[in-house]
This record gives sequence, structure tokens and C-alpha cells, in this order.
Amino acid sequence: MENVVELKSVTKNFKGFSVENIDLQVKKGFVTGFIGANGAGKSTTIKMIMNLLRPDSGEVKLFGLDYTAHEKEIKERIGFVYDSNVFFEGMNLKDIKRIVAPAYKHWDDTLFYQYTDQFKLPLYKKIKTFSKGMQMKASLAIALSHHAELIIMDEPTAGLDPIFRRELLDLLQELMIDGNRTIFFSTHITTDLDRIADYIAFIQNGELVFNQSLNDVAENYALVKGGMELLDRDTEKSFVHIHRAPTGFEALTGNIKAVKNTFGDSVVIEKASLEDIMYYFKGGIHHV
Ligand SMILES: Nc1ncnc2c1ncn2[C@@H]1O[C@H](COP(=O)(O)OP(=O)(O)OP(=O)(O)O)[C@@H](O)[C@H]1O
Repeated sequence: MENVVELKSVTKNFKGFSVENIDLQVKKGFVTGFIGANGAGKSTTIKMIMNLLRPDSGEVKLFGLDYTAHEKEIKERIGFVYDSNVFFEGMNLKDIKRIVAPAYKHWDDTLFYQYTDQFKLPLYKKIKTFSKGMQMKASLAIALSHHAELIIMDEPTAGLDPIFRRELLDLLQELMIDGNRTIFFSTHITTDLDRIADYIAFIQNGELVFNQSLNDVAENYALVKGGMELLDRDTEKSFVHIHRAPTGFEALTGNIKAVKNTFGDSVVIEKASLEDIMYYFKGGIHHV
């Protein structure tokens, strides 16, 4: 399967925080959701994918090309969607189009007007008067008008109302129909991902925990509940993290098969949501 984004051993050190040795492939033709807690390193990773930030070491390739020799070509093929402070605030969409369009070989005016119409975006109103959702749509309209093959979004649904969020997700789904487009986006709203993501990349404390299809996540991860007497040094190895309470334990496993082999029918196995998975990896305190 072709990878549109490929990070190999990418590391970036800040004072007090590092994104460490990230190996990440984003598969062509699919939607990958990028999840992780606040400060896990999502934006930092996205900035490195966008070449807005240089890694201290490692390799970043988009469409098999690297930024040193192919920056312009790569940027032509990406639509970067973000919400605020994107455009010159005092300008309207028509002015912005005039500035942005010549920068793209494949700019399509007809498409631009089609999307501004579909998104009900006023062309002559200053961007600073746009709501957060309108700014997001404006950014998306521009990305789509230059036929971006890869759409990268940093928390596109944050701060959007539920209806607008759903509209945006429906639109993203529509965009995927032709099979040539790839979407990579970070989000805190994991329920959005159940609707549209094919793959989930999960980052924690600057390290990539996994990048798996949503199906594989469901097949591998589960919540397990049982009596405390079942836990010992060996059986505990089946779990990512365990919450203990006088009434029993609840734990996350990344290997359902192993749990079934070890515990048989003596435990209850339940579906783990993405939120459960993030929570248990963080090792938060929880009362069963
Ligand atoms: N330019 C910078 N200089 C120093 N530290 C930085 C810089 N940019 C980010 N960081 C730190 O890196 C860590 C990860 O930040 P990042 O924005 O990548 O996280 P995130 O996963 O996108 O978080 P959130 O979900 O809260 O947006 C944070 O601790 C942040 O303070």
C-alpha cells in the first residue's frame, strides 16, 4: 500500500519535551485520525509533516519526496486546514483567493466558487468577522480548490458545534469517494473518528503508541474486568494498565487473545473505546 506521508525515526527536542523516534506511515486513499492527550506532540508532528518545523533527526517524506529538493511540489499537493489566524484578518475571501491562487499550478476558480457557495461563505466579508466554523470552511475551500491530494488538519472539529461538526465529517467522507485523496487529522473528539477514520495513529508523551486500522484496534484492545484474586505477576503482563478496587479490577489489554488464553471465562471482556485506550495508556486513576 502506498504511503503518502512517511516519517522515519523523527525526533524533535524542545526544552522539557521531545517527540521521539517517530515512525509513521499515512496510507494513500484513507482517513487517518491522529489522537493523543494535550501536549502529546500532535501539533509538533503535524508541523514537521508540513515542514513548518525541522526535525533534529530522522526523515520526513511526502509522496516519496523530501522537502530539501521538492518543497514546492510537495506543498502544491497538500491542503493544510487550520482554524484561526490563518489569513490576513482584514481581508475578504475574494482578496485572499487573488493572492493564494497564483501560488498553485492546479488552482481551480470554478471549484473555489462552488465550495464557497456550498459552504455559504461570503466573499466580501472580512475574515475577522467569520465564526470559527466559517474560518475552518474557508481554509478547507482553499485546500480543495487547488486539488490537494493530501489534506492535513490540526484539530478541525475543535470548537465547532455538533451539527457543524457532523456536516464537516460528511463533507470529508464525500471527498474520500474517488479513492485518490488522503486525509490526516488530529482530534480530541474520538467519537468523530468512529464515523470517518480508517486508521488511528496514537501518540503519547512524544512517542507513537500505534498506527492501526480501526478494525485492528477493535480486535486487539479491550477492557477486562475480573476479581482481584486473578491478578499476579504473570497474569498482569496481559495488561497495559490495571485499575484495582476492593470489588475487582478493570484493565486494558492490547492482546485479547492472550487474555482469553490466560483467564478463560473467569473475566468479562468489553469493547474499549478510543477514549478508554487513551485513558488507560495514560494510567489515570479510576474507580471501578
Ligand atoms: N516551539 C516550542 N518550543 C518549546 N516547546 C514547545 C514548542 N512547541 C511545542 N512545545 C511543547 O511540546 C509539547 C507538545 O506540544 P504539541 O503542541 O505538539 O502537543 P499537542 O499534542 O498538539 O497538544 P494539544 O492537544 O494540547 O494541542 C508541549 O509540552 C509544548 O509545550
